[in-house]
Amino acid sequence: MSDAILTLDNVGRVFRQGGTDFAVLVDINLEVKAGEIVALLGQSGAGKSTLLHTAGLLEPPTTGQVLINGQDCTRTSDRKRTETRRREIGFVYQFHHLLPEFSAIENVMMPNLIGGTPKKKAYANARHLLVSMGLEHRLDHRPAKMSGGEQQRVAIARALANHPSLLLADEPTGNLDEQTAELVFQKFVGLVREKNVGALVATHNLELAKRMDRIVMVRDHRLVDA
Ligand SMILES: Nc1ncnc2c1ncn2[C@@H]1O[C@H](COP(=O)(O)OP(=O)(O)OP(=O)(O)O)[C@@H](O)[C@H]1O
Repeated sequence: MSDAILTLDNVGRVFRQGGTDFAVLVDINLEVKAGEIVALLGQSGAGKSTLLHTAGLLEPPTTGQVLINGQDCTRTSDRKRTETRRREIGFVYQFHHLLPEFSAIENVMMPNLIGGTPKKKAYANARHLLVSMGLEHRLDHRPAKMSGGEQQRVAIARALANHPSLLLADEPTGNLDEQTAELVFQKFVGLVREKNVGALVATHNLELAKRMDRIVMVRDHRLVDA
């Protein structure tokens, strides 16, 4: 059996617009293993976000299968899919989507508290993640009082709060200047390695992509090695 965290098996995604079907993704095959960071490249509109949403069980594939830890998630109930997503998958977006009225540590504790983790344990977990992201001096700051890079580091910590096995990131440094992007990227890689999660990272930044373990690219609707 494969030891992949994420398996995309002949995944296809068709959108219907104005009564016409058009295929965005065709026969996509991909495996991401624990501890592996895979860069996902492709021109704007190529289908990177669609691929991440499909891998993250936010949208069903039109054809093919999405497996998380070897379990087919395409033919299960919505409830089971949501549960798998909540337990196994962390998401990081270009814009952080932090809750503005809560502090950094409260934002990171939130997924644990929602999942029923006792407050003390959630606090310790969130604190560890934020310290790993170099934010020990920002625990009690609200997002508005933090820089863009700090906010994004909080968002990465939050994505890992539930101990997911898979991290899906859509342009995690796309909104940051070069120097800040570098710092955030380094912290991101450090924490992903520490937690041994598999990561799939959509990016337009070829230099960052080259520093990941492997690069795949959406080209003409298909996934090719780069
Ligand atoms: N819900 C939808 N309904 C119809 N078409 C969609 C939908 N979502 C995405 N598309 C189309 O699918 C194609 C791929 O979009 P997607 O956002 O996945 O590309 P992307 O590679 O992430 O682009 P970017 O780098 O600009 O973010 C685009 O042509 C887009 O218009």
